[in-house]
Amino acid sequence: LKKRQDTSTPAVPYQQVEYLVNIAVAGQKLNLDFDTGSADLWVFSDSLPASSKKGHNIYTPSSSPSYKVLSGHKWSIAYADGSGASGTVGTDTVTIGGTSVTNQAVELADRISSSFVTDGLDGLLGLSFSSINTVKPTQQKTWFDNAKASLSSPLFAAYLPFNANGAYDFGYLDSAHYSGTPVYAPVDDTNGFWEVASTSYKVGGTTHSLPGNTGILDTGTTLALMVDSAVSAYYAQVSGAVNSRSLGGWVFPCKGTTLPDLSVRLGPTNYATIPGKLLNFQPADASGTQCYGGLQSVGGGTMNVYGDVFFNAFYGIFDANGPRFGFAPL
Ligand SMILES: O=C(CCCl)NNC1=[NH+]CCN1
Repeated sequence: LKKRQDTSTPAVPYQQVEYLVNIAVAGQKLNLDFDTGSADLWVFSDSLPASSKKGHNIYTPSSSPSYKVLSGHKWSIAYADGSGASGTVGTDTVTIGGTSVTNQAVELADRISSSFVTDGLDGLLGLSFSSINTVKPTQQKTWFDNAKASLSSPLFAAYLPFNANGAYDFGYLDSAHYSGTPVYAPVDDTNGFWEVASTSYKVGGTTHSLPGNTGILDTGTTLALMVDSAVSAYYAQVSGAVNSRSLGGWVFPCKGTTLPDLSVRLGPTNYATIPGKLLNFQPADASGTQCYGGLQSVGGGTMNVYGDVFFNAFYGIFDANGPRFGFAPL
């Protein structure tokens, strides 16, 4: 984080597992999942069942002198992967890497879906546009929206290397986190996402057109999710690949498979090439015979979702000036 007074502080320490980031809500350290695909900052609350709270850091407003209830306010969020949470709202001071936002809306979950109980985080920190924040009756702003005026530059960047510690850089670009020169694509924030045009892709030396398609840059989604035509064209290049209903998506033989690279167009000009080796997500079954692809179907529509698999290959720059999205190889 670099603030206007240029008191440069280290990037926010970033644990690879589940892409957790240590932040403080009123001095209470929490591991939140930084999610550029949503706009709610929510934490586990004391009202959750004991079984749900087990193994998590629980934010306790009662021990925070700066906490204020936002009376009569509620929130409820449903993510594209079917998970969800809901609860009440307050405000408190939220510090990330050295920048504090006072009166930040902190949403207290009194209900969470099962996947949040098991994936080791204490909540989510939304980094998409505040226009899709779910708090009612008064919509609230994201931490970044509140903080950006006090940052050296109104931007943040995601550094998420595969199987290594990552980082979020707020207010500046860390040259140690990327190579070459970043290229930029204009962002259309109409839907509240960091959304760019994504009208073609390349696989196996062939360029395929995706008329009217877009892509969102979403650190809250693990895989790369594309429209069916693209996913089929990709796995047509992989011998033995099948779309398995029982295994929940496209799988291929773990042994002897060399996955092709996937180049996706971001904006009017540039392609981002995800190396094939980053597109093998994990073994799909206990025997380890079949492997589950890092590219899967988005299900329908024309909005592709470029998740963590993308960020394993590229430093992602989310610049409110524009707004625009920049990327450079790691
Ligand atoms: O919900 C989405 C997809 C938006 Cl199209 N991303 N963010 C997220 N957070 C938890 C699961 N997924």
